[in-house]
Amino acid sequence: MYLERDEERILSGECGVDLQKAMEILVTLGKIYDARRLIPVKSAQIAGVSYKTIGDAGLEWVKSIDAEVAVPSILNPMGMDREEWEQMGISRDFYRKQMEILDAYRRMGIRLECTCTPYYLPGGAPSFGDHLAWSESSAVSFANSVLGARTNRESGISALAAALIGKTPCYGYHLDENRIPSIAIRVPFSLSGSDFGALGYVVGDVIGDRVAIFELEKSPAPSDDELKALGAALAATGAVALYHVKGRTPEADLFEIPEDAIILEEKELHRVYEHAGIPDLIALGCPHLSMKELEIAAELLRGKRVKRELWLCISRHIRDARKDLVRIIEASGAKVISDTCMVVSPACDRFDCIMTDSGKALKYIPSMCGAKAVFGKFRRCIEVALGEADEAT
Ligand SMILES: C[C@@](O)(CCOP(=O)(O)O)CC(=O)O
Ligand code: SF4
Repeated sequence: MYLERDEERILSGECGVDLQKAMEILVTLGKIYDARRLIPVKSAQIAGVSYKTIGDAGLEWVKSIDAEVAVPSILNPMGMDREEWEQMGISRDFYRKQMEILDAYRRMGIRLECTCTPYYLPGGAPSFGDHLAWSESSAVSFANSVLGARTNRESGISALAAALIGKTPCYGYHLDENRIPSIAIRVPFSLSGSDFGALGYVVGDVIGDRVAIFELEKSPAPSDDELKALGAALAATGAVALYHVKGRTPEADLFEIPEDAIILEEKELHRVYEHAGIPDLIALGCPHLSMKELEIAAELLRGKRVKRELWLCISRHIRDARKDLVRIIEASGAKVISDTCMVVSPACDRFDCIMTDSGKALKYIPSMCGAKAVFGKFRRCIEVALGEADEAT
């Protein structure tokens, strides 16, 4: 792989051991994937923040780094809400360790916004064609597919290396040839809301890491929130980092429809809703809720009281920007939770059955929280929490 003079200097250790290590990681990845050079990135989004997922080894590693990031960088959700951690049932020991991790990232100059929806932050949405090093798989999928930016599915470590150097090896989804769809997914029935999460759940499992183009023959153009749900689930049951939706996503119309095609049957989606049970937690916001989704939740909860535990996961930025909605929601007894989520927080481990409208959370909850997962539409999840629908079938 070709390196410029200043890149060689970093690799030789002239700029310190931490940047050298970061450069070694990027060069090694570049060699594995046949990258010809490094390219500058506009931003980095770094996963591997929750003490629940990185443990003491991860904590020691991030604490040992004495270098500053070269590009705007933010974090993925950590293991707790930094203000409401006690109400979440987080232990003091976990809190201390989690804050040490956060502090280590702060010393590197990383913005301490912990969210998987960085594109909702002011200035956080990349532009078409921007090169990025993002790691949370739903954020990767949204950036590539809906915004037309370019990022591989980075690990927490490679995203941090890219943040420190300000560059990433140019391979994979940074290159035009790898953005061409190789399979068409025809959906000859109408979809709305969490059907998109169910669609991603079913299709991700079948297509693995291929680039798909969806032909939604009977649905109106999906909203950004619906595409967010689709991409998150595709990346969870599969390893999808980029998809296109004919007539809707920015690169879709550049390509011919591939011959290899799957025609989906409605009953395959219905099966996802058959994940049923009686939940002791209803958790929405995987990926973190948008402002619009928060508004809908507030309308459904206004003046009512929840009968079951209901959590709404959202970035701290949106929480702070819409205190009016947060007040309405909290008056119902529901909790608005920031900096974390139902998957990466140990606070979810005490529940036996978690209901969600997210295809991604449906996939992750059993393995990450040791709970049964139940799937339902956003509105139905809230009705179940309110006791207006007795059981989640
Ligand atoms: C499950 C996930 O959304 C969050 C957990 O990742 P981490 O703990 O931030 O490494 C990561 C992913 O799917 O990319
Ligand atoms: S809310 Fe979902 S998408 Fe976001 S970090 Fe948690 S698991 Fe990942």
